[in-house]
Amino acid sequence: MTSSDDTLVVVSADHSHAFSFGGYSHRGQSILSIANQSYYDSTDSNGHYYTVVSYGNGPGHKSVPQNYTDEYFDVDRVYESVFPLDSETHGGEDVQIFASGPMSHLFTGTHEQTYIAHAMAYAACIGQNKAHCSTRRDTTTPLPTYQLPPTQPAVII
Ligand SMILES: Nc1ncnc2c1ncn2[C@@H]1O[C@H](COP(=O)(O)OP(=O)(O)O)[C@@H](O)[C@H]1O
Ligand SMILES: [Zn+2]
Repeated sequence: MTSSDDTLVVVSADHSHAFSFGGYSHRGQSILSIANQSYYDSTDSNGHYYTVVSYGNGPGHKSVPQNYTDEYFDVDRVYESVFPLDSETHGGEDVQIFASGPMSHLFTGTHEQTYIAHAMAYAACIGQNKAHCSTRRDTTTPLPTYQLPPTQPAVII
């Protein structure tokens, strides 16, 4: 749909959620299932099995400790949360950002969120710092071959 020669595509998120998936489940195990099934140390400190997925808050809170022994792979399952809320809140983790196309090299590493808008403006030649915009890259003409300067004879004084 677009060409990476002339179109910068930036993909990111506005926030995370109070979601986690943990435990030491074996390779290939569904994250919708019970954690640590292949380990002897597979239960929590109550001796109960627990799910890979859990939430910090939200509708899945249980006031009584649960022992999750089922094989329940339904994606609509409401997973357990620490704090009871009608709906789960946003989270505070860093979110990822992916970019391709011109100036996509600006979107690497870890940045404060407002950096993204400035970097996109810079890449799109909007706002300040537009000096780089006047040197348009002609993609049809091959880049010139760099010529080494002729060797100068040594001058001995
Ligand atoms: N305890 C829970 N178990 C399973 N899914 C949950 C639980 N708490 C929240 N979710 C799901 O997490 C998702 C949060 O996404 P959403 O509310 O669309 O986020 P936002 O609109 O803020 O980006 C919803 O699909 C919601 O059903
Ligand atoms: Zn959101």
